[in-house]
Amino acid sequence: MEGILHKWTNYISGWQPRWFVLEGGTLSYYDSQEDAWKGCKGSIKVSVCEIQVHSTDSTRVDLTIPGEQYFYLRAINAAERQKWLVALGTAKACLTDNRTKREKELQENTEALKTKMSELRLYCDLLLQQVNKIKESDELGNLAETGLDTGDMVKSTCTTFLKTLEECMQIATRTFNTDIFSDINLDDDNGIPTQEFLDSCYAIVPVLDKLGSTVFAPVKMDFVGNIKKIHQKLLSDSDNFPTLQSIVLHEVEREVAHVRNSATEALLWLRRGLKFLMEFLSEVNEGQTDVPRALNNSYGKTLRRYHGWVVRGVFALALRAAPSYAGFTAALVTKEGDELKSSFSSGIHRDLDVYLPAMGKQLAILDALYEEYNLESDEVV
Ligand SMILES: CCCCCCCCCCCCC/C=C/[C@@H](O)[C@H](CO[C@@H]1O[C@H](CO)[C@@H](O)[C@H](O)[C@H]1O)NC(=O)CCCCCCCCCCCCCCCCC
Repeated sequence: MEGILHKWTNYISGWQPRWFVLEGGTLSYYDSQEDAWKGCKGSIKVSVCEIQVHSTDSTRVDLTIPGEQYFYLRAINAAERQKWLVALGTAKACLTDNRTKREKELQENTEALKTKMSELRLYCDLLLQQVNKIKESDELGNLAETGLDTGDMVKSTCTTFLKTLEECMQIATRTFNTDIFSDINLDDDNGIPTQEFLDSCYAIVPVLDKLGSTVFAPVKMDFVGNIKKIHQKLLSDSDNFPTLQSIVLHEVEREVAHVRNSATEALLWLRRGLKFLMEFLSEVNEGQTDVPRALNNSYGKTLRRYHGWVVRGVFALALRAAPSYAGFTAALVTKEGDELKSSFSSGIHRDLDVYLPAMGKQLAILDALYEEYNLESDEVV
């Protein structure tokens, strides 16, 4: 779509007509249609911006990337604005893929699993038919005649069934067993890869889901909200934000690191949440089986100092809904009943022995970064 929109320039020139072109998910503007050949004066990627309509002005639409970029626009009339809104909304819906890499993989793998499972069902039905045929023949006493062929068929169906089952297991393992944090490869400068870090954080969420209580909903919302804020930043220019450090430094240079809802702020809170989790898991690894006690201790060492009485109240509620040790470990398994196996407990400690140091190293790198650029804050929420 293209056409004239009035763009807010500044307090001297006010609203100025400009020629706007929405193409390939980017809204670009030119001085005028005639001057388009001179090149665009500016552009904004629709997938990463917020689209807002004005509460009283029916011609106005604002596009903003918080703390970064804004286009305040007015259409010629309300009907024209409506057309732009539809076009912008469509561009955003088509191009915005807010899902993290992990979410995408989960969806793809779930689809693949469904297909494999229907194949399994088919082979299972086939096997049953073939086995029934053997049984019937046996009952009629003519097994010797049909036995060889039917036996070969059963063998071949069994082989295919087992092969498909094996494929199913591979997809399931790849989907649900992420070696969170420990498989993040730091670059030579200790750069923490943005996408891998976010994937590792995201892998924690299903555990919160499994714990089930609605009391954990605000915790999940906050945690996922911060992952998404950083992910949005990554999406806005993925080539330039390969590591968490590159994102923070970019915001420091632009003096937006302290701005509300910046990626730096989101990472600050994500880090605090992860420190809390690390303390908690360390207690568990040291043998603490009283989950509320471990949570309370970890909270006291990490998050409590940043929380006012309201959020402390939320924590107190979460504490009351805390699972037992058995409930907690059951939420960690990918296959129901695995927590009852004798090797389960040693497995948890073995995993935590790898997971906790890896997580600690990355948090220490981030601590140093925040210290160096004075990004810490004592603000109590
Ligand atoms: C096993 C049970 C786990 C229970 C965990 C209870 C933790 C309770 C924490 C207290 C409630 C927090 C609710 C939200 C508080 C927010 O107000 C606060 C501030 O938010 C920030 O505000 C900024 C503006 O001021 C904003 O811009 C920023 O984006 C926003 O974040 N947020 C926090 O204090 C952060 C709390 C993070 C808590 C994360 C806990 C993660 C725990 C996961 C447990 C999973 C279990 C084990 C998984 C094992 C995996 C190997």
